[in-house]
Amino acid sequence: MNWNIQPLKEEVKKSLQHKIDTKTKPLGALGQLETLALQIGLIQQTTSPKLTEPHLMVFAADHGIATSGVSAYPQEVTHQMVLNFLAGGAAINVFAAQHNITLKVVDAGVNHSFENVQGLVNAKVAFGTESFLNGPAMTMAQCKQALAKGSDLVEEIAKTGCNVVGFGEMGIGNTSSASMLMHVVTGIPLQECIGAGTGLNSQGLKQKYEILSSALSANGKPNNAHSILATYGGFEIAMMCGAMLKAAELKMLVLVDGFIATSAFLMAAEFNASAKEYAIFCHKSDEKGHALLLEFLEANPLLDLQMRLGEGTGCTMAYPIIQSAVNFLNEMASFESAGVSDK
Ligand SMILES: Cc1cc2ncn([C@H]3O[C@H](COP(=O)(O)O)[C@@H](O)[C@H]3O)c2cc1C
Ligand SMILES: O=C(O)c1cccnc1
Repeated sequence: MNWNIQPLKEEVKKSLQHKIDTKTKPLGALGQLETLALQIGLIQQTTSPKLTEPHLMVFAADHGIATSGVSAYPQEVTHQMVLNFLAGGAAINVFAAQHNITLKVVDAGVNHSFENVQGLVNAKVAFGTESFLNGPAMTMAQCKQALAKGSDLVEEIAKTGCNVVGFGEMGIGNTSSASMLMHVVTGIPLQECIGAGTGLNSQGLKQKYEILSSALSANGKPNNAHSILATYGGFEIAMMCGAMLKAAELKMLVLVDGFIATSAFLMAAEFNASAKEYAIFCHKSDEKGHALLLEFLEANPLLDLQMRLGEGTGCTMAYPIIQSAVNFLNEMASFESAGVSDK
């Protein structure tokens, strides 16, 4: 698949910067809100951007590696949490509802038959990936299917008038996939890429490192993005990656959540580096590895609330900040309109 992502045009940059600089505040005093306002204006090619029909997509899938003792929780939690999302009881439900963000829950490859459960988007590639302990997690065909499906789902959401979309995930074992993707792409030592996930103790963390090291010895480091994603990824990560690429292609704001969503974004940036210009990194997760991954991407996350949940919760916490960036640009007086003396 090819993603036709336009690098941001600089045409409105001067007038946007002028509009930001002539608001009634000391030059630069709104800090990161100013950077955001500029980015959003450039994405939408206007000095009066708008956020419309915000969505949050939660991609859920299971991982073969989850049965090898890399998570503090058992695999069935993935499908149980999917049912919890649909019943409105998870953290992401509370926060998405609080900020009027439409939630879409996608079965990308959960190891469970949901039998026409209402409200679930069925995009199942398979009943979980294979374990990547001795061979790739998925076939190349499955990887491409997941990427394409993610892309299609975003295209559908765009038809509702949505121009801002957050990405979250659910999948027991997926911090392991994310760590492997991070290590293989960035070259940062594996140890630095692995964290406690759902809450492993030091013994569990040591075991996770040993298991992931042996997977690395077995499979090595594939040399292109498709093979890396197929070898160590998950269906939710691959589908999210395709969705992020399509969202950037459609000039939507791409809200990136925590460690796992950032690993999906890392792969998206490998496929097309221009995706980065459409991304807003919502928070720094407490999962070890996320800080270094953000640094690798030269990303400046909006929040650090010591959260380590995933589901897209970081996106929902950052959303009001993104709204504030748009609102100051549209609603604040300028020195001239307010009759305030400029320096
Ligand atoms: C009840 C529960 C709800 C969650 N919501 C997100 N995650 C998070 O934890 C998982 C990753 O951690 P690991 O790699 O250690 O399994 C993912 O499902 C992620 O979204 C949850 C985990 C649990 C247990
Ligand atoms: O940052 C995340 O996305 C994360 C961290 C730990 C567990 N689940 C998700």
